[in-house]
Amino acid sequence: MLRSCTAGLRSIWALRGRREGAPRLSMDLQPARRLFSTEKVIHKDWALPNPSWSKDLKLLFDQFMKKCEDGSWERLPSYKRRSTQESEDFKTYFLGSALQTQSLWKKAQLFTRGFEDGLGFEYVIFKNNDEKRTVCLFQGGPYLQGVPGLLHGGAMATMIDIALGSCTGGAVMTANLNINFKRPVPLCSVVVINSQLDKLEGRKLFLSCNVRSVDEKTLYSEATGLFIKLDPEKSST
Ligand SMILES: CCCCCCCCCCCC(=O)SCCNC(=O)CCNC(=O)[C@H](O)C(C)(C)COP(=O)(O)OP(=O)(O)OC[C@H]1O[C@@H](n2cnc3c(N)ncnc32)[C@H](O)[C@@H]1OP(=O)(O)O
Repeated sequence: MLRSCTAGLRSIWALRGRREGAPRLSMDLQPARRLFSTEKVIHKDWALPNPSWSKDLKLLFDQFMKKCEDGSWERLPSYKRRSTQESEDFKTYFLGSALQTQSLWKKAQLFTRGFEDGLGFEYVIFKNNDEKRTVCLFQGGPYLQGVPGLLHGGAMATMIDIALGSCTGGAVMTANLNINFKRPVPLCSVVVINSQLDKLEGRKLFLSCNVRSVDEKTLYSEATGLFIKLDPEKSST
């Protein structure tokens, strides 16, 4: 697993080296090329294997892809930005927020997808709609370190929030997140987050999850969350 992280670092260094050594483009060509590469990155689905994925992560990914074949499970794609419709849903609620400024809106992206391959959050989520549950496969890279050699608790909390959120649908916000950290997670290891929708009460969605090692022997964390469906009649800002 550590080898995958090191390989990720090596490829980033290689890219940096290439960038520094590459001939400069003429002034006219630079903006066009920048726009093209940005568009490609924005529309890229990040919930797919890349060379930084460890053997464990690839193996689990393949197992879940097999489960998708009969339609009972689906792999959720993951983009740096939400779709236009999703963004509109949230915009309605957050009237007057700083994001209404066009330039900021264009720059905004999901922070878990802001790292180079292998350095930050590598994850994929599979959803079983009938059972109202999801499984998130997560490998936390070297930039997510807290205590030396271990994954930062905040990084774990972020993934738990996203995993629980993946059991919901539409425009929702996290109102409460409760986490019991039971064992530290080794950096660059793979964990499995099993989440489920426990109860729906009006606009309130009650969810829970556990975080385990790939062999299921270690229980790293347990968490519950309360998500609230946004009321379009209300504006929070
Ligand atoms: C790859 C795909 C996946 C992708 C999935 C991606 C998921 C990304 C997840 C990221 C999520 C975030 O980071 S969200 C960012 C962090 N969260 C926030 O910033 C939320 C800030 N809080 C708020 O904006 C607000 O408080 C809301 C929206 C949560 C609720 O406000 P509201 O709409 O006015 O609702 P309100 O009337 O207050 O409450 C409705 C009901 O909920 C209850 N309620 C509200 N808050 C709480 C609370 N903390 N604890 C208990 N109960 C609460 C109320 O008592 C009430 O119950 P009753 O009287 O009806 O019984």
